[in-house]
Amino acid sequence: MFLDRIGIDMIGIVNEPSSPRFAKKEFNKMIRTKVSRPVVSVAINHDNLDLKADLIQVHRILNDDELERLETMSTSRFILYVPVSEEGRIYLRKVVSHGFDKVLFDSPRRGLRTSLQLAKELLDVFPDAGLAGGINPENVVDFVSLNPGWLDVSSGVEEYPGKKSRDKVMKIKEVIKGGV
Ligand SMILES: O=C(O)c1ccccc1NCC(=O)[C@H](O)[C@H](O)COP(=O)(O)O
Repeated sequence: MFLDRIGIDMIGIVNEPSSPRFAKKEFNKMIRTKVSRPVVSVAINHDNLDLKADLIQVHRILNDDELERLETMSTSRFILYVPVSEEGRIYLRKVVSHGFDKVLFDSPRRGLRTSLQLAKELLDVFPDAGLAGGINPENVVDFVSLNPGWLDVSSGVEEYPGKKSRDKVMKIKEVIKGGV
């Protein structure tokens, strides 16, 4: 499959019904048979998460009770969204204190580009975190320069919401592999 051939590390599938990128959990199961990379179920509400996915990305700030509830599960399977903001700086300390080791630094609001300066400051605290938030072929070099653990790209490689562009994905890959 194309995604395997271009060397992606993970494939995120948005299982949040309100999203223009929404895919049912059954789609996750089908994709898992087609790609060798981990499949990440992405959602805001816990009930929409596919707990059978390889990794689970909870895309909102969680309260203490929710963090404690997830902590009783396998924390290593969760990717926790941390907004690149002052609130996120404080929340990150909570996430780390609960033993989560996979974090995604992302824009505080969908559609808004992540502040690179603030992202750098958060990466100084948690260097292995993923980085996201408005990444596209034109600006990906700026995000790569922060040397995050990984990049999460979605709307910036689309022809329209929900339709990924193979060409844009390839452009991103060329930049990341140093083909700029
Ligand atoms: O994409 C959505 O519509 C969405 C809806 C609900 C929760 C998460 C959602 N997307 C998450 C992502 O696409 C990525 O994890 C990340 O935010 C990168 O997004 P983008 O800024 O569009 O590249």
